[in-house]
Amino acid sequence: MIGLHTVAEVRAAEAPLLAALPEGALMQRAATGLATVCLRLLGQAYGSRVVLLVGAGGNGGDALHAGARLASRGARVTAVLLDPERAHPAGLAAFRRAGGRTLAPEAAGPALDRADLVLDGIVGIGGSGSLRAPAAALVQRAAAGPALMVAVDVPSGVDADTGAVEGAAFPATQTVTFGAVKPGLVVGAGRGYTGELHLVDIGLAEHLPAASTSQLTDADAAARLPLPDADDDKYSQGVVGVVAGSAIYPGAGVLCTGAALRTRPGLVRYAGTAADGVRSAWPEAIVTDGRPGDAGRVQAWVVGPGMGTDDDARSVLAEVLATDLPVLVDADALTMLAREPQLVRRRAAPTVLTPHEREFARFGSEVGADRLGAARALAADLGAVVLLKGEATVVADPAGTAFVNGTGTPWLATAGTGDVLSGIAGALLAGGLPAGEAAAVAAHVHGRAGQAAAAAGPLLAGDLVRHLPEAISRVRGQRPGGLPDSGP
Ligand SMILES: NC(=O)C1=CN([C@@H]2O[C@H](COP(=O)(O)OP(=O)(O)OC[C@H]3O[C@@H](n4cnc5c(N)ncnc54)[C@H](OP(=O)(O)O)[C@@H]3O)[C@@H](O)[C@H]2O)[C@@H](O)CC1
Ligand SMILES: [K+]
Repeated sequence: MIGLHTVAEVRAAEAPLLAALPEGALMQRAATGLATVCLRLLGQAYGSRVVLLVGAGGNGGDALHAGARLASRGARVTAVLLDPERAHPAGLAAFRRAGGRTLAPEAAGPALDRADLVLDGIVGIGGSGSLRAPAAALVQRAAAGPALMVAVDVPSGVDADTGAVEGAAFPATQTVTFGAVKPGLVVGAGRGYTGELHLVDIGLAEHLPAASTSQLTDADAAARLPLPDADDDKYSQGVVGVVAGSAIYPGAGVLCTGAALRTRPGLVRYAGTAADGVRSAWPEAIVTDGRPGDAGRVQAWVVGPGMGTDDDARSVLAEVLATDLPVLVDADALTMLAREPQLVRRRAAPTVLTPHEREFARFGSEVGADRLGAARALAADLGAVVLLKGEATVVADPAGTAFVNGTGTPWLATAGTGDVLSGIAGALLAGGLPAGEAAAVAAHVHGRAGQAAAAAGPLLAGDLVRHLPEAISRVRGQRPGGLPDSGP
């Protein structure tokens, strides 16, 4: 699990270290790690052209100390001082001693045009609001040139806690962050500015609290995708019930049922008016064209994709939510639930809601730039797990625990992919995973399936279902089609 830590948590963890270590020692650790990454990226330091964008705080200090190291290895390093009077004194002294030269912002254009690497030390975790002039103009000029764009700690202009970007921000090809990954590097707009992320250990780990926001790795997801063992039968893996699609539009029912089957092929029951289409696509499913109560026993329900929003659909939704089982609510069922949120508030069993931004807004407030904050607020309000879809899907539970998904591809933004996600998550809920984890693992596997399917070009939602076994094998660290070790 990759813990994501807020600025306040990082500051609190730094405090005892700053008190215990000699002055500047923590910054030296950061700058050493930063210079090491830059040297690796440059390949050869000697003769390479490096430009530092240096703000007035500790972030600029990191850049100056790292620049001094690069200069002492033979790089031609120029520091653009945005606020010369307030540039980090020890950093600037070290930089000058190493032979670095400085430039005023107005004179920096040609150097930026020729640079091999631009280091962004404008602002780090002390930043707020949009980038000020002349920082914004320098960032724009650097981005137009050929240089590798390396952000120090956080791309300047990105809110480290939320990922919000107001106006200009440094579009990094690499971000070298210190002590802990900040949420804003992997969520919201900030994710798009971070590039490849490098975490430098500066000794904070033992002082950081348990993270309330995390990102799953493949190993974390695999640990929550148990393999059936010899004692399992078709019921013991958990039976999922699906209510999705309609007689005229059976597609959502077909996709959702298929995704559930391919995630945990124990048993999937389908109830609804797309019965004929589902039956012919998936003979493995147990299908009824009746109501959920006619479907037989299940351990969790998925309700919503393509089911419509008429009175019949509303009464089916109410029936499912009146059970004491985990329920995943998606698509049309979200539209109906937003009109009657008390249907979820009064539930004792877990509920997972999977809105995209427009569906989210129907519950009363826009998502805005702070996607994690928005998901947490709705989860707490409704007492349900909220999986907010988008690039970097986030999951929040009512107690405030959250996940930011790290897998996926922009190709997933196509019709029907949400139906597949619902089927995966429903199958994991039926298997007994806690609701927040079921949602987070589903998003992780769904993203991996998207990546596998997109390798062959533009993907359709049905391709995701076909690629699910391969994606799950990859998450488990097995070669697609390979067999697990059978032992001696
Ligand atoms: N503590 C340590 O020992 C360690 C710290 N470390 C490093 O220090 C960083 C934190 O340093 P920090 O606290 O000095 O804040 P920092 O991010 O440099 O920003 C403050 C400056 O930015 C300015 N500014 C603000 N917003 C702005 C905007 N929108 N646009 C433009 N400017 C803006 C603000 O200006 P002011 O508001 O004061 O006028 C002020 O001058 C951290 O991210 C890490 O890199 C590591 O070395 C590990 C050890
Ligand atoms: K920065």
